[in-house]
Amino acid sequence: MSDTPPVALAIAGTDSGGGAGLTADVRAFTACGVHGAVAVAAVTVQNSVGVQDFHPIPPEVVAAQIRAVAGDMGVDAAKTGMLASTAIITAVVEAGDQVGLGTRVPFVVDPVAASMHGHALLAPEALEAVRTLLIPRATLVTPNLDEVRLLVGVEVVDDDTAREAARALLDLGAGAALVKGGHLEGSADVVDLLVLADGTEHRFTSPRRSTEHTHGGGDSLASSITAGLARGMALVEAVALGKAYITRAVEHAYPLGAGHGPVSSVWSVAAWERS
Ligand SMILES: Nc1ncnc2c1ncn2[C@@H]1O[C@H](COP(=O)(O)OP(=O)(O)O)[C@@H](O)[C@H]1O
Ligand SMILES: Cc1ncc(COP(=O)(O)O)c(N)n1
Repeated sequence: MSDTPPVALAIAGTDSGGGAGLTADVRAFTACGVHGAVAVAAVTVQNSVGVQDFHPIPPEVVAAQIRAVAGDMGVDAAKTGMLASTAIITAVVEAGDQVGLGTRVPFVVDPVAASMHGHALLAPEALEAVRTLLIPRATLVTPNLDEVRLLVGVEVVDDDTAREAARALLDLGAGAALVKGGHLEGSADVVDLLVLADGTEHRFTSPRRSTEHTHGGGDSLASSITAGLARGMALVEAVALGKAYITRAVEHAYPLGAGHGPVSSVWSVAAWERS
């Protein structure tokens, strides 16, 4: 018998191709040393080429999964990904409030709006629920540049505009904002800018890899940060763990299918921690 690891909960959609969504979340949780629990919010019909269809889970079933996990094993940190609709976001927030997500339990909100192929994973009218219900409860919000544009209307092109976007997200009530620079093509380095509520900034930089295989990258980053928080790390330390995880996961990404292959979790964070 081994010691029981901390528990991290992912509230998100499935990806039948195994690249993004809950499959990426649970792989990141495992690689980062926590037990992964899941509340399925939607089932997508998806492969490396795109999202062909999706089916939202009834909101009360999403909420029941959150309560079932929290009421039995407890949750040390949680993250959201694809939530599909206003009704599901409302149910997640209600159940989340009951079990302390964002108050007692660190809560990472990855405001997934579309897949990397450009297929919608969130109803456009649900953006308002992301702004007014989810983000104010978030310990950390982790948008990519498209999501930044949709949520706060800022076109990020450099550090100054990334800072402006982060501040707008803090104004919506987030505890901290990580503006991810993966989509800023043409830059030699990929910079993710973390801004805390007190205005403190941290830049997380890695060399930009020339690869099309970054499917599941955002999910993997948010989940590895969540794992760090579940392990009791401070936010900046957890984001550093997440950046280390995603940097290696992009390095080891592999082609799969005719489209975009997934970032890889087939390397060990434990080895990195020892090095
Ligand atoms: N080409 C790349 N090389 C190295 N890291 C990358 C690359 N593309 C994305 N990343 C990293 O992957 C994470 C996800 O970034 P991003 O692509 O911006 O978000 P999303 O996957 O949500 O669209 C970030 O930490 C980013 O720095
Ligand atoms: C179920 C689900 N959740 C999230 C994403 C976003 O990931 P990506 O931007 O890599 O397509 C996705 N494609 N599918």
